[in-house]
Amino acid sequence: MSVLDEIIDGVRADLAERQARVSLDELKERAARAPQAKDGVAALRGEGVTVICEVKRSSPSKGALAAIADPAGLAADYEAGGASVISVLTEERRFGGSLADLEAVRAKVDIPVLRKDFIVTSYQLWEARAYGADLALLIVAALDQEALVSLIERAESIGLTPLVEVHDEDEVERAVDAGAKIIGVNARNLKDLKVDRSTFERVGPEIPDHIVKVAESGVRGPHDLIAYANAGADAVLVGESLVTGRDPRAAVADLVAAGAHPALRHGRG
Ligand SMILES: O=P(O)(O)OC[C@@H](O)[C@@H](O)c1c[nH]c2ccccc12
Repeated sequence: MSVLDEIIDGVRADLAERQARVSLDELKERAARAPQAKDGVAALRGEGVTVICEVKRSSPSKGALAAIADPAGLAADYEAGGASVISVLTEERRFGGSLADLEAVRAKVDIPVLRKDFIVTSYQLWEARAYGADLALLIVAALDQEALVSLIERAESIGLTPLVEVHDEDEVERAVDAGAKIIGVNARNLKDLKVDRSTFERVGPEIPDHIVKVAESGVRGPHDLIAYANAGADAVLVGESLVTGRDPRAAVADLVAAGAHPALRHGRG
């Protein structure tokens, strides 16, 4: 069994507990009271290369990264540093996240918020909206094509923008066929957790230009952002280097400054 399969087994067990506790109707009522979803595509198509900053306590590959007692405070630092979107991991077992983190971050920042989890049912999309997310991650490797298509449609019908994650060329084709408007290329293979920063160079060019291209994982600082930008990334998604650094706000500002450099603009600006 791959790491991804193991994670999803845990996610399904936790999901079954929440479903037993909270009915879909309750979630829908809560979603109806949530602030209107913000435009994730517009946020990521901002000036230069935009930056998605992640609230991430731990990971299956590295274990504990940072305690993050105040996720909303961290998100506010990211926003002050110039982040375009905040990603909040809500998976509990391996990443130490929660829907409470999502809710706290939503209440604190004005920029769009992404629910980062292993979404396998529309119930989780309603949760995302109910807790204030504007975007939701959908991982192609975790879904068959029928499920991918229907989750993208459902996400959009309830106001969420899907960020569709791929790791190879075949998955790009599936994401495009399914109607993705934002595609993230994860440099980490979720089946064995290995990071290969050249993944984006190989896979990114397969993504049509009308789709927002996000390079995910492995960004240690401005030099990695510049490499991804030169390979055609419109945005980067950064977690570990921000949560383990001493000054997240300054680290984000350095990334944003690198991403705004005029030499990097590739047609969009
Ligand atoms: O911590 P990093 O290497 O900066 O990576 C962030 C993000 O890309 C990574 O957390 C991630 C990408 N896709 C995921 C899917 C599920 C969980 C986590 C992820």
